[in-house]
Amino acid sequence: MSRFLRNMAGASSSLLKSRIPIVGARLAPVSNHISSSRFFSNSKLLLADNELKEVPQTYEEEKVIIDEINRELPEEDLASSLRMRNIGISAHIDSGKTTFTERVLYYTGRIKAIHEVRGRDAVGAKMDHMDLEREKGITIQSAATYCSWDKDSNKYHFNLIDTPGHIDFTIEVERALRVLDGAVLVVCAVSGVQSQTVTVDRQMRRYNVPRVTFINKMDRMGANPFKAIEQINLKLKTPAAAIQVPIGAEENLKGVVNIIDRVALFNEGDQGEVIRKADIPEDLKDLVEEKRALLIETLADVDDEMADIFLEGEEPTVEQIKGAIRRATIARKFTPVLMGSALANKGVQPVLDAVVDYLPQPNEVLNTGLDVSDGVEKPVSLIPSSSAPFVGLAFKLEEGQYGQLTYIRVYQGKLKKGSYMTHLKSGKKVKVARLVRMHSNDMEDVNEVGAGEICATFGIDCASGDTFVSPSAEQQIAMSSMFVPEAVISLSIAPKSKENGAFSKAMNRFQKEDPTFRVKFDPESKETIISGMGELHLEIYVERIKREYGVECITGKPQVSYRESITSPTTFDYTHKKQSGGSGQYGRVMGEFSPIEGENKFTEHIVGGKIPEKFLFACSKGFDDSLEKGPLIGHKVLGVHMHINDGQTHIVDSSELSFRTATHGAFKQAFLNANPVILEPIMSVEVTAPNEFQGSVVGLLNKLGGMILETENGQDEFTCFAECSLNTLFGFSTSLRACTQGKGEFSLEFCKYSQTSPHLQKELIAQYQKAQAAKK
Ligand SMILES: Nc1nc2c(ncn2[C@@H]2O[C@H](COP(=O)(O)OP(=O)(O)OP(=O)(O)O)[C@@H](O)[C@H]2O)c(=O)[nH]1
Repeated sequence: MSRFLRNMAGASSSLLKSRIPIVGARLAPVSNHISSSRFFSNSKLLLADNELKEVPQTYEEEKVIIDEINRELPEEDLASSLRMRNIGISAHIDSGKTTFTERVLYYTGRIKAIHEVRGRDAVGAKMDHMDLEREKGITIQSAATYCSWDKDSNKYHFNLIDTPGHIDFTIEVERALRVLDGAVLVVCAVSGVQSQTVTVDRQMRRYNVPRVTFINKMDRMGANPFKAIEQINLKLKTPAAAIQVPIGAEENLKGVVNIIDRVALFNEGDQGEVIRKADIPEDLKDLVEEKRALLIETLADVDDEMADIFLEGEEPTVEQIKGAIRRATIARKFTPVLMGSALANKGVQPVLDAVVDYLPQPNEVLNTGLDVSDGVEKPVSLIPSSSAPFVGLAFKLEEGQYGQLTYIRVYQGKLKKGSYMTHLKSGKKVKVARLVRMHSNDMEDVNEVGAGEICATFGIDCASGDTFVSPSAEQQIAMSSMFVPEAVISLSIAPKSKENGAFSKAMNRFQKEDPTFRVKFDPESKETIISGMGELHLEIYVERIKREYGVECITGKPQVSYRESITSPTTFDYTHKKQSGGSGQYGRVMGEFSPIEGENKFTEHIVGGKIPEKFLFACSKGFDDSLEKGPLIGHKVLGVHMHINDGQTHIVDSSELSFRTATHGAFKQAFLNANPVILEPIMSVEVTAPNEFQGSVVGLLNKLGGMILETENGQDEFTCFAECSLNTLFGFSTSLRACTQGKGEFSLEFCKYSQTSPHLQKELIAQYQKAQAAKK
């Protein structure tokens, strides 16, 4: 075990408080990004020149650091960054992301023909390469694709991630957002901002992802882009303004007018691949001027330079408008809105231009990692330079025909074919035998990839979210916290009927993908137990086993993972003695036992060698054993400090085992004397529903004994933030659906452990004792 991991091993779960979003009233996704923002914000940030800075709270503070980093970047890094964009495409289900992406691949020359989602040609869209995706016409796994786009005689390289829209698969969205620098938010022109648009938007905010918006399906009856923009302003609370107006409507949609430079763009040719530039059609001139004025006004609100021009009453130039859009978009204060129809091949190419013009290059985004070189996690800024030591994040694993394919985002340095990298978690050195750029499920071999790029490798054993670093790097930088929160819920699971290994294959894969999902075999009950961060989190895996591996499962009742703790200090003096017949055992330990906040700790201070060093090590093992199964109900222990300060050995009978057992006995004795309590997981609950259901939602949360912390009222919807015991949340999705006519959504996240009621404690102890007695 590496030194770092050894140090981490004793870390407690409450220290590990993390944001594990379990979004939605349908099935639960879960992020494996233990630290779910782009920044690790627990302390100061170490810059490359060893300067310590406060972790930025605003974009302005971020920008100061970004500028400092860029001032030091070599020319060649600046030049390659200039031509690179890592972008995702996110939206509510069925908004047309896949259809849109298919056009992007076609126009960038990546594919030779367009195949429709659920198309008659039975080929399916390129990005939906899993059979299930093609069959159902939905995207369930993201795939990364590399493509190039020519603009103003320059070639730009995009790494494009097609992210799923279904809430069931939000883990993919979360993962994609962590590695992306910007995104295209696709919104339906008829439905406008929908519930999942709001969810996706929230995720993008969390990961500080700037976005341009594309209003799709402008060919449909009832399409109204300006209403959708109003909703973006109101519901997503992001200032948004159109930078285009449509030419024609419904089946007569012909293209768009770019209102910044006042040019009409007509999509012509069989697949809309020819763009004919023309003057603005007469009947659109007034609308263009009206929307252009609105754009400038909106920009003046979010950009100082534009505000000055606006207040002076001057007419901004095209460059000034574009400059303001770029600054405000990257600062996440604004989203420019484009429009068209992916299916009708209208207005897609201008979105690619907008990606180049308004979404950030890799060096315009601040990314931080954690320096774990000395076992303590310290946030550091990453340098998007190919000459810096390599740091990469494995953000996605895929089972391919050539084995496990691992997608890596290179944050620092470069990755070369044939070179070695160190898997930070295990300390193992691995060879990069093959390096590819992915094109959906096809691939292109490359010799090296530089900072800011996304690539994939084969045959590397790792889990999703793992970091790789250069073997020669002095600084060990982790891209995600090594702390993995403890599971709060578990259930037994077994295949319904005989199957040929798919079940364990699925279990192995899910564990690798998601460190908060755990599988163990209980030898006592002979059952497989899965555990995770909530009822819905586990439900999704049960569903995925069925969908992706064709194995139907039977599951037991979900069990909450309690913790056992103490509330007052005590002392102990315990002797373990077995001296009748054969070789004897003798060990005596004395010391103090006290409560400690959020962790478990073992210390010793022995004077005069009363307990030799090797036996003290056995004592610490005995302590670790005791933590696994508390004396009250057999659940894990949390919040105990055991200090051994005295003891006794026997010249012949003392052994490591005797001291391990003595410590275990002392632990049990002291624990029961220290006013023990049972702790239960408390979840942060966020419920969003239309305003008319506010009364019933608040009523429901009160009934569950939840503590309502805050309620935010929007135009149509309200959001309620509460803390609830996980115990009361079983079946919450059903109750919420019932009291909001299915219109409520919620997210759950582990918050803390807190004492159960004395009544429940009594009940749990009685149940445990009864079960123990039955076993005898
Ligand atoms: N009329 C019209 N239909 C569209 C347009 N774009 C996509 N569609 C249709 O909308 C449906 C959903 O499109 P997809 O591209 O699968 O949407 P998605 O957002 O990728 O869907 P998920 O991956 O399942 O979330 C398909 O039937 C498309 O043909 C458009 O511009 N106009």
